[in-house]
Amino acid sequence: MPQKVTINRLTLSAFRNYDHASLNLDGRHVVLTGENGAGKTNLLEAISFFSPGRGLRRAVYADVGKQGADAGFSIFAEVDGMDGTVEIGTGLLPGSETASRRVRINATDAKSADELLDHLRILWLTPAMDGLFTGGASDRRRFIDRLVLSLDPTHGRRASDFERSMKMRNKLLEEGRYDADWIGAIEKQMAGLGVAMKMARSELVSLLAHLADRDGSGSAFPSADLSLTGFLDGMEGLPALDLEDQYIELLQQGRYRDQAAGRTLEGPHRTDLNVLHRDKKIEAGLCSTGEQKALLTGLVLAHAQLTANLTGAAPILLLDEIAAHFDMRRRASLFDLIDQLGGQAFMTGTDRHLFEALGERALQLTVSNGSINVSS
Ligand SMILES: Nc1ncnc2c1ncn2[C@@H]1O[C@H](COP(=O)(O)OP(=O)(O)OP(=O)(O)O)[C@@H](O)[C@H]1O
Repeated sequence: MPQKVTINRLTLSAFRNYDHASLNLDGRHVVLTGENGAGKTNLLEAISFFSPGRGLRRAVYADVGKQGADAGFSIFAEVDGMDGTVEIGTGLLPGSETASRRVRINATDAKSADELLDHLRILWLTPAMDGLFTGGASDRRRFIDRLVLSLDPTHGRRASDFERSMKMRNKLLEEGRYDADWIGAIEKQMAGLGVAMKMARSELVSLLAHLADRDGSGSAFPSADLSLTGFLDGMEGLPALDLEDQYIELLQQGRYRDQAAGRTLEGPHRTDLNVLHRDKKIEAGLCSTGEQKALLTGLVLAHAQLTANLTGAAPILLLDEIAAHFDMRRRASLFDLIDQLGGQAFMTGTDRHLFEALGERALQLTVSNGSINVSS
C-alpha cells in the first residue's frame, strides 16, 4: 500500500473570493458542496498551487489575489506524509511586481516549486478537461505531456529544446539558402530530442494502458485501449538510434515540402493520443458525455495509481464537479476506486446527495460566498 499523504490544515488569505479561510481536516476525503460561484473550485485551485506550475486553471498569478485587495495572496498547508509533518506555503507578497510566486517549505524559501514534489503530488480532473477526446490533438498531447512531466521532470526541457531546434530549422528553410552541414546538425539534434520525447510518451502510455485495463475488476469505469500516432508510427520496437536515423531521413527528404509548408510536418509535435472504448470498440470522441467522463476519470485514476506505484506515495486528488455526470453505480464505484488508491481526495459538487455513498469516509463541507463550514 502506498504511503498516505494528507492535507490536515489549510489556510487561504486574499485568494480569489476568500478573504480568509482556515480549515482543520482530519485525513478523510473532503466533499465541498455549495451553490454556483460559492468558491468550491477556488479552494481546489488553491490546493493545486502546491504543485509546480500555474494550478488547475493555468492562472496568471496577478488574477488570483482577491480583487480589490492589493493583489497579494497566500496559501498555507500542513501536510502529513513521507517525512512526517511538513508546512508548505505559496503566494505573492502584497504589491509584488514579480510574476513568479514564492514557495516556502518548513519556513524556508524553496529554490523552485519542483521541491514541493518531494512532499506531495497533486492530480486534478476539472470540467475544462471534458472536451479532451473531441478537441484538437494539441489538447491530448498536452494531457500526455503533463502526465509524463509529473513523473519525469526532464521532459519539459526536452520538449522546449526540440521546439527551439525546430524553429531554427524552419527559419533556415524559410530563408532558402542554408548550409547543408548546419541544417543537418540541427536535424540530428531534433532527432535525438524527438525520439526521446516519443519514447517517454510511449512508456507512459503503455504503463497507463495497463492500469486503465479494468477488465474483470467489476469497476464501472470502462477499460480503454490507448495508442500514440502521428510520429514514426509502427516503429515502436526499434532501438532509439534506429528511430533517430529514420527521423533524420524523413527530415532530410521533407526539406522542400516543409519549406513550401512553412513548417516542419514530421515530428513529436504531430503526436496524438488515441483512446478507444474497449467494450464498445469505438473511439472515445464518439462516446456519450457520461461515457467520455468515465473514460477520462479512468485515465486520471490510472495516472494516480501509476504515481503511487512509482513514488511510493498516494497523490492528492482534486476532482471538480465529479459526480454530476455519473449514475449511482458509477459514483459508488468511483468512491471505492478512490479509496483503493489510499490517498486523500477533494471533491466538489452542487448537490450533497450525490456524495451520500461516501458516508463517513468523507468530511462534508459547505461553501458559501467565500466561507466554509462543516455541513450539518
Ligand atoms: N481574483 C478574484 N477576486 C475575487 N473574486 C474572485 C476572483 N476570481 C474569481 N472570483 C470569484 O469566485 C467565484 C467563483 O468561484 P468558484 O469558481 O470557486 O465557484 P464554484 O463554487 O466552483 O462554482 P460552480 O459550481 O459554478 O463551478 C466567482 O463569483 C468569481 O467572481
